[in-house]
Amino acid sequence: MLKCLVIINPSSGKIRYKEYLPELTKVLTHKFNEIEFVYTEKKGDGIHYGRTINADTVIVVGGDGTIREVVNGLMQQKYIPKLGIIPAGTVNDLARALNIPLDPFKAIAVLKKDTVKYIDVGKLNETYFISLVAIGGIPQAIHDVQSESKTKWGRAAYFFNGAKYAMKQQPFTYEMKSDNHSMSGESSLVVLSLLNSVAGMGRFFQDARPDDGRFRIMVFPTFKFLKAGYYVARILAGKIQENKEVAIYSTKEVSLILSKPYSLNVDGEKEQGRELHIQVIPKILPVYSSQ
Ligand SMILES: Nc1ncnc2c1ncn2[C@@H]1O[C@H](COP(=O)(O)OP(=O)(O)OP(=O)(O)O)[C@@H](O)[C@H]1O
Repeated sequence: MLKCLVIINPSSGKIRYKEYLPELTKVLTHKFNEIEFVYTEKKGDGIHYGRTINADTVIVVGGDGTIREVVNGLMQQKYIPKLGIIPAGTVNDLARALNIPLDPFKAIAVLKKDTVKYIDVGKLNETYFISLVAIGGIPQAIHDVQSESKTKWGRAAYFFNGAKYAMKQQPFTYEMKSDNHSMSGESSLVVLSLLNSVAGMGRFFQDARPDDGRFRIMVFPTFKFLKAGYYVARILAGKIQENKEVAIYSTKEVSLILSKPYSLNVDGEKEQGRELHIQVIPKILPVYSSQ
């Protein structure tokens, strides 16, 4: 008997789940004998549902933060159920990287096809992530732009928010060792990503694939004032890879030690850390995908 659990985060960014729940139920009824719907009420509920799930498939209606919680639970299971994604967050980097449409009705249609891809999961110390670890908050700041400002100012709104944040931020000192590289110095921003899409910018790491067994690292030099604006503009134009002073490489495992605890962005959630050990667990998570 095939069972499916649907986990809905009713607080996720663009949630309009009531509009498309009937369509989701209809599609799932064709595939599963039993469907259960649960709603997260607070931080950590996704981990609990992922850890205790007893079903063949789990569908997450939410953003990257909710998916990350559910995956942290699923990774504690012996047998990992298939994951379906109905993107309802503000960023949705995993959905973008898997070419899952951001329109919920189109994302529901992806589930009909039964195309499942095994993708990589990242491990940061003792927890898992599905997309991104950034040290320094520019990717978050760019994405935190209010929707009214976006409508009024277009891309300039992203530019000003990113640059404003970058100007205020203090640089940090790091020591980094990976399987193929060692580096140390001062930086204002380090971005590690499993995916091509970072903070909703699909062209950030153009060659990254969700199942290539590696993550990309981008290490910026220190920057302040006008230089901060310059880097944000290059990121938004999708041209940052051409900058020689920005180091970019790919690896399977890296250790990073910061001189003091610093603000991190892990799959869109704010955290803090000083000693970071990050590795890729290749092709471990079965996900409904459109290719
Ligand atoms: N009912 C709830 N109320 C408030 N927060 C919740 C609730 N349920 C879950 N959460 C928390 O909300 C966090 C963010 O959710 P999610 O990532 O889905 O939305 P988002 O931040 O809008 O999207 P994205 O990560 O794509 O930007 C999750 O990490 C989870 O801990």
